[in-house]
Amino acid sequence: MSAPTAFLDFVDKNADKFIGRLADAVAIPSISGDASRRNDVYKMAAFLDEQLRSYGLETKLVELGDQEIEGQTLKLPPAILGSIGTDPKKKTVLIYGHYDVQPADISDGWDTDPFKLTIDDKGRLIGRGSSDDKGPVLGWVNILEAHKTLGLELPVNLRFCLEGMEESGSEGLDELIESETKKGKGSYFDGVDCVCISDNYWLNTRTPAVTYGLRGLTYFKINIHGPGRDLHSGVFGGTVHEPMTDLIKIMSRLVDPDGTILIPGVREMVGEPDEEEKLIYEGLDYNISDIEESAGSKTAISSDKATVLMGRMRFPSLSLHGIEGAFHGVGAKTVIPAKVAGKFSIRLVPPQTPENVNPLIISYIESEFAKLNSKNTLVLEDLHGGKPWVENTKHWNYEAAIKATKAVYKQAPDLTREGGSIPVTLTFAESLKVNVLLLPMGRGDDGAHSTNEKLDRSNFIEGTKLLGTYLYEVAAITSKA
Ligand SMILES: NCC(=O)N[C@@H](Cc1c[nH]cn1)C(=O)O
Ligand SMILES: [Zn+2]
Ligand SMILES: [Zn+2]
Repeated sequence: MSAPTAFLDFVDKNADKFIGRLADAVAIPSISGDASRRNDVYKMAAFLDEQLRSYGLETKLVELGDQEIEGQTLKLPPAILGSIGTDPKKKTVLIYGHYDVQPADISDGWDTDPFKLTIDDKGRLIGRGSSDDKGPVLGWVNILEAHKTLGLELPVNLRFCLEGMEESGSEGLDELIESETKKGKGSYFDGVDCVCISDNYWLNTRTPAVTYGLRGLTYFKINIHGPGRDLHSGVFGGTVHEPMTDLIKIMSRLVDPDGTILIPGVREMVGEPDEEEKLIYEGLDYNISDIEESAGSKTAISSDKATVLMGRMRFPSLSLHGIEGAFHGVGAKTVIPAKVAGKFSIRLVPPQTPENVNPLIISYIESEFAKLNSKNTLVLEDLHGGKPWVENTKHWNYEAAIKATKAVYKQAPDLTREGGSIPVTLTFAESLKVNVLLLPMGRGDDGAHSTNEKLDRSNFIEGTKLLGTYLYEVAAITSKA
């Protein structure tokens, strides 16, 4: 059974209203990684809570404790737990999403104010969080509004778990899920039959995707300090060990320009694909120009499509993110920074986990630092991490998503593994012991985490239909089973 026509009509007729709600959400700069924006993250939680309640959900905001950030102790943003429907004859679907966003500033190179949703002549809804993850989260809200307004019964019972710290390591959420699950009967997650997460992207700009894997993550900060304060390079250059020189040397020993990870043992943990597995990547609707268009440059690491796809989905990768304390302004300041901190992360794939990879990273960096014979001090910080996840696609949850995609987009989805990380996915799979599905709304060129992030109007509107149709397909498939 596909979604009722009344629901689909409602979505078309209310498209502008839905976009208005997305504009209201984007206008709240809920950046979890910036202490000065924490009130906006709370504000975003209140905004969503109000929306969910107005369309019939019972909600509670669960406090997750405190966090040390930028030398301050701040209250973590709450998890929003929501519930609608308790019909024992229906399946219960748990929806996860996040209401925090990555940092964004016009000075990063945005063409428009990142926190003012701008609609361009191609129908792109441009603004921070439009695709990651406010658009998809509001897709679910749109479905609730449609059903409440039309007096339509939802085809499944729904549970929501929305967090405000996903972009900053999901602090506190694993503990909440694990402690709730341990309560057993009567716990918030009791009776959940499957999980659906809409928080990733199609591979390209034309083929919808259904996603069964995510890479994990381990994120490190390499602190090096020496001089008691910043120094004049004319006075101290050639006389002291310079922290920046040490740091650049260490960072250059982590990864080669062709992407080869240089930390012994890390890449070796992952086996090679056989010919059959390679065919999966060959078969995906993707070509090198897709990556070049979404990256905005002709800098793909290989001209072989399967190699590039496996680089994103199947193998670990190490990225250098930045250096705190380095001189980065205009002009030619002749400074020797006293204290610098380099940041890098590794995207992990099975069987890698932060627990088995971190000791390799720590001992390698310590031994490389020792080789420098520097009198500076090295302090390694493990900022956060999450395990990779791969799901079984031979399940009614995936069958429903594939059928819904065909019904809405009139084409079969690519079955993909995602290169990014949503650490809580594996926690849901392991704690709840149910099938977890990723059903993306946005396209591969949305520019999540980047400048000019956008969600195409058609992806928001057809994506709302997709998520709603998926719920109807879950009900239809499982009623036959
Ligand atoms: N849409 C999921 C996503 O963007 N996840 C982030 C998670 C993260 C971890 N540390 C900072 N952000 C990702 O980068 O994959
Ligand atoms: Zn996200
Ligand atoms: Zn993100």
